Amino acid sequence: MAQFTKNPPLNESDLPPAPRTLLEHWLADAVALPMQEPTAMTLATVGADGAPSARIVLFKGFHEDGLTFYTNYESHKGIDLAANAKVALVFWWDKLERQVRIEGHAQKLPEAVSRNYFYQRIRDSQLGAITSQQSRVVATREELDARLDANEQRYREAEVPFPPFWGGYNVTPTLVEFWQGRHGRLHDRLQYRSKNGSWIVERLEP
Ligand SMILES: Cc1cc2nc3c(=O)[nH]c(=O)nc-3n(C[C@H](O)[C@H](O)[C@H](O)COP(=O)(O)O)c2cc1C
Ligand SMILES: Cc1ncc(COP(=O)(O)O)c(CN)c1O
Repeated sequence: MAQFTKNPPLNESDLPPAPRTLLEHWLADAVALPMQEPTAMTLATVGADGAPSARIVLFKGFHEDGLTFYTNYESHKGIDLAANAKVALVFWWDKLERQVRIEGHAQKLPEAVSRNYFYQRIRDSQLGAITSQQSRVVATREELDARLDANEQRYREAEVPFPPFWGGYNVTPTLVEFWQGRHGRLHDRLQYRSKNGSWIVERLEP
């Protein structure tokens, strides 16, 4: 396995007072590279039974210092979040040798914000959102395609209706760890931990 060598050391003195500023810099660095999905993040949720599950979602910007993503509220993750708002997020940018780990809690975005985002998506993705009962078992692909055809016909001349079961979540972080690869696996790890409304920075052993 290759050693991580790309970055200069990550020092406490380089850190802004709040993690959002550094995360914005790191996201901008990732977006500037030719990567397929630089805003992809793994989202881990915990179900009512205590079982964790994880999947990738796309980061869609900040809302009041929280990280937003959009999904189906009746999906596996949506059902988990209704029972337990605690989540973890992970970004990994291979070409930057950087990882960001976040812990916090997810809240639904205001409906007006979700509606606004819904109508920024391409029409086919709007139709996809109203067609998919995300995470449910479907007997065949044909059944799903038939439902899409029916929706295409139905709304041929009309705006796709905003689905009440679809929208965004905002993840308010309580912990944000910035990780940069270093030689010999002695990586830099600096975490911001929220305490009484301010951020404490701590270095973790690699
Ligand atoms: C690169 C990538 C980006 C994705 N972005 C999203 C997203 O933003 N929202 C979403 O609901 N699913 C997204 N998915 C699909 C999810 O990973 C997942 O399959 C889906 O949300 C169902 O998850 P669940 O059954 O755990 O609720 C994405 C998948 C990939 C590979
Ligand atoms: C099912 C699903 N929902 C939502 C998204 C979010 O991205 P976008 O709004 O850009 O489609 C994705 C991205 N792949 C997705 O797969």
